[in-house]
Amino acid sequence: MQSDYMVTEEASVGYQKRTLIDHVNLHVKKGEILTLIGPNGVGKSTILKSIIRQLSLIAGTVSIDEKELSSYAPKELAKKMAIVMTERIHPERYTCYDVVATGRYPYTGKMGMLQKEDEEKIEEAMRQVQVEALRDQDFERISDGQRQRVMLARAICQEPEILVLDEPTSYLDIRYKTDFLWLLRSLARKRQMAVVMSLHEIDLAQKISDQVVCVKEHRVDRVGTPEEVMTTEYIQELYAMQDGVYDAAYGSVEFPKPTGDVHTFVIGGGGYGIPLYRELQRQGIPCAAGILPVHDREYPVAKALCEKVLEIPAFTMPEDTMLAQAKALIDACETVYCPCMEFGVCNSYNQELYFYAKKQNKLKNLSE
Ligand SMILES: Nc1ncnc2c1ncn2[C@@H]1O[C@H](COP(=O)(O)OP(=O)(O)OP(=O)(O)O)[C@@H](O)[C@H]1O
Repeated sequence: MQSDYMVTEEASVGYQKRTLIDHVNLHVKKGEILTLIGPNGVGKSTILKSIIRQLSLIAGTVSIDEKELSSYAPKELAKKMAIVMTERIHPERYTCYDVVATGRYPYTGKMGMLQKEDEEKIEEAMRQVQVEALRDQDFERISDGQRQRVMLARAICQEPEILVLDEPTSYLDIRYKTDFLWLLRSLARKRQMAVVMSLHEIDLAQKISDQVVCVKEHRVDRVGTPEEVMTTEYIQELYAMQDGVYDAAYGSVEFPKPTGDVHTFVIGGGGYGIPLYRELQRQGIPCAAGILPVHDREYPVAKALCEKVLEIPAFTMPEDTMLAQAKALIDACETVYCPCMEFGVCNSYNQELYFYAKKQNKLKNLSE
């Protein structure tokens, strides 16, 4: 079995000798992505700063490749570890190419001369992060997102065995966020690079990480695979979410459901109801939905946004009592929507509800 590449053992981290988080025990193998998540201000950056030696450990150790971090010479460590932190660097009159080229510092001689091989690696890194077009631009005069990508190119051409990044996607648009994280995933897989980072985008953390470390109230609360730790209940508790609902299956967030007396019924199913639930929610209209089998793809959204959901077990048909309950709700409602107009054997019960509502002249389109 592959041994751990980076290990923190009983590390205590903090500022001015005051411990912020102790008992930090992390283990990362080559080729793995470990992601720190947790609310603002709990200490994710502090842990990362301690791993990269920017902060001294108050207690415990950090080792890389079975050697304690403190025993590495700077250039030796730079061949092992590259960092992309949130602090701005302000190189005077550096082009983006110059900034990326500083990533080759551990490999150049005393004069810092770049060889052909260095230049090729710089070009390749810029190409991978799609910043070739910025090559001659002043690093001080590019956007925050562009700067983040240039800093990643710099880290990549350093050819590290471990990459440490603090909120590397915070300024990136959705395309660059996904490109960037997917690039990290392929660097981990193809180059067997270990990646340790913090992310605020928990939906992406869930999909990209091998291990997730949950930092809560100044302690490491849970460590495990995303499937082990990122349950709906736990994420809501970790972030003390009050005005939103996290869905672990999709990694999505819904805003609070409207509450109050229900006068609107949605005959749902097949995902067709999702835009309708969201529109009703934006308008502040509480609604009931049904009849939904729990495996229907719109079920989690309906549960998050509807005041009441008439549900049945997966792959079953409703019993007569459930149908009667749905009809009673339709009787009590003023408006019924039926966004799914595809009926078959499996949702014939909803077709029955559709005709029931139609007979009462309650069916409407949202635009009405
Ligand atoms: N230089 C410093 N000296 C003293 N305390 C600091 C220093 N930098 C940060 N802190 C404090 O340490 C705590 C943890 O900060 P840290 O930046 O590690 O949190 P974080 O989890 O990364 O937060 P965020 O998600 O908002 O980036 C905070 O209470 C912060 O105020």
